[in-house]
Amino acid sequence: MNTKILIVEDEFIVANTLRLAVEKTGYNVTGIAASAEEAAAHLQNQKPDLVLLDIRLEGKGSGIDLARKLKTENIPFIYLSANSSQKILEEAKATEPYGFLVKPFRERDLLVTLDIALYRHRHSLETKLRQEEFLQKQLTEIGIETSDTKQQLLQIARLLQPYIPFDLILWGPRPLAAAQFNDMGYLRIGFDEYQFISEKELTTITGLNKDALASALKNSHTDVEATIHRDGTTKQKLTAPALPQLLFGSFTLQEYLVVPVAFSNGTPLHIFFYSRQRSIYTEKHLALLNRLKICLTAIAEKMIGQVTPQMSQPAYFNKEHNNAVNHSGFQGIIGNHPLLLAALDLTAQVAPYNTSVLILGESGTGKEKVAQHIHALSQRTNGPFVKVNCAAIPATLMESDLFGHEKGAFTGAFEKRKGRFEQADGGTIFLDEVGELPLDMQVKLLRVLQEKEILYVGGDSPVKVNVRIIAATNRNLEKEVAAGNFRLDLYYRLNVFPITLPALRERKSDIEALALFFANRFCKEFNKPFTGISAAMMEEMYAYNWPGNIRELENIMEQSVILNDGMSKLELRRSLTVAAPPLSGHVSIETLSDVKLIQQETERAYIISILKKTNGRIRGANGAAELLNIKPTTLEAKIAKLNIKKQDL
Ligand SMILES: Nc1ncnc2c1ncn2[C@@H]1O[C@H](COP(=O)(O)OP(=O)(O)OP(=O)(O)O)[C@@H](O)[C@H]1O
Repeated sequence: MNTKILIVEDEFIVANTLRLAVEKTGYNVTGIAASAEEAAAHLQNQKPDLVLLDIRLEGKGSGIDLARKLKTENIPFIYLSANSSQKILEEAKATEPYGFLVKPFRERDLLVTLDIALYRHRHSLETKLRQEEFLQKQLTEIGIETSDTKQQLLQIARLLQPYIPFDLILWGPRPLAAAQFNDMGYLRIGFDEYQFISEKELTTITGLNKDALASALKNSHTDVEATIHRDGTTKQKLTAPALPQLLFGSFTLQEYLVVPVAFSNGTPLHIFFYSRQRSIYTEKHLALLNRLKICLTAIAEKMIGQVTPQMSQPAYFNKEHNNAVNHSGFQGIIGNHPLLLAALDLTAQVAPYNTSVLILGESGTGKEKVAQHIHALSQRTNGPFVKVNCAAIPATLMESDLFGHEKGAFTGAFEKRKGRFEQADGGTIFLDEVGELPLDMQVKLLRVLQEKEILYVGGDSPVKVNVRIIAATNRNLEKEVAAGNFRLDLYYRLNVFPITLPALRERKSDIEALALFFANRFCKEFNKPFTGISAAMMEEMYAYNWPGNIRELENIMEQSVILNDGMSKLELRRSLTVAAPPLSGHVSIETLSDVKLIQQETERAYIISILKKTNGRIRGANGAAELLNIKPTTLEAKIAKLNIKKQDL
């Protein structure tokens, strides 16, 4: 192993003990620096693979100052410090270290932390590199399937979105010809939904006539290099480039990033990425666009060659328009709040790789749905998707359930059985509620992650498995690690690519779309006409805090549809803001199951009241099914599920 380690520590004895411990394991200590200046000089001569970094140092700079430099140079580092006050921890955290060990620590802890840090760094670099290669490959393939410029631009927009998030993307020649607006592009209106934008759409959206637009264009300036523009706050001020200002106002945008691409015939084309979020664009995006410049230029030249050699001719942008392009690659994920879209962008980014993904979020936020989404977008899509609810399997059965067992391995093991990992071979395993795994199973899972093989209960030869792991939890795993309930090494292996799903209360703008989606679905399922949702119900739903997130919303919509007469708009059957009193008098509302229980009790009481009216008659004219406007078979199923007996009537 020729991994180079730099030790930055001002106490010589500590530094030397560290050197011995690290070298014993086979790492190569290339230097010991007592101050930030000494360390900086060392970095100029030799780039280490990792730095062990004390916080308090000799001389002017602290370890945290040096860490900022290491971060920009992409060198991983681990803090070793006797000071773990909240303030220091906060400052240290902001520099994104690969570990923090509080002195005094055990030699073993140091070596484990080092091993994990190097693994994570290597892994994230490799992933980044592979992602970029893949992006370039996909970009160069544009034009193979379609020669339609609009479609090609849409493909480019989709490919770039996960890497350079935007709400509006425009392509156009610069400098602007005052009388013509030749830009065209797409406005993002959903996860995979884009609306085509050209002069016609822009004048409709902004309400400007062509002349007003032309004078706005006249004021616009041209960038000569990739640049980030913010609305007057930092870096380059917007020196009245009228077109961006117009767009900022019309689409509530906050900043934009522009990259000029020059063609071999000298025609300059600019690509603009506009965002509604502030401070979203960074040097990282500029660097990526600069690396992609050659590839983007080649594609743009190819596209122009297909349509018209004259870039300035409006015909380039004026092929037939069909406005809203809705190409939903994955059905069923509803919502377009920026927090949801940001999470979905990450799924699209990580899907093609075998990288483990950790999905974080409260209960009912859609973690399983997102796991299925990643599987569907991956190359494993034709393989199995196996879900394991780690909280639901009894501890005694867990090992055989996950890894399989040999015949006779334990009482009742009458024959050899494959476990879930082997069932998922060639596909994805979704470990839901991974925070609930007992510690002994965590060790075994770690082994699968490291060795990519499983051992049957009662078996002695390991079996290779090719499985992608997606884990999810609604627990704070860092806290679980601190409390000793979750292994640090497993946490790091699972946490290679975390995706956090927002709670429903953080994306209230999605409530209406979700409510309509579920209402339509249940109306179809129960064969009832859908006549809309009452304004009062929508209002209450917007005001509510949604502890149970989307699952709770789904339940509420189901209940409203069942209890609806099929003629009036859907109404809430209980107050959401004030929790309904428990009907049976023994339920206090603390958890999602309590909410569900109350919903069931309301539904049960309502159905009983209708059945009482019909003297228990379900079918026929004026029977309970007709009054509830659901199929008799559905009502019968409900009666059985809600345990409604004759004596209740
Ligand atoms: N964006 C969405 N659009 C439509 N339906 C959704 C969306 N997100 C979640 N759902 C639905 O909401 C319900 C809860 O989602 P899911 O089971 O994926 O949540 P979860 O976070 O895995 O919950 P838990 O942690 O309790 O297991 C499911 O019926 C799912 O289909």
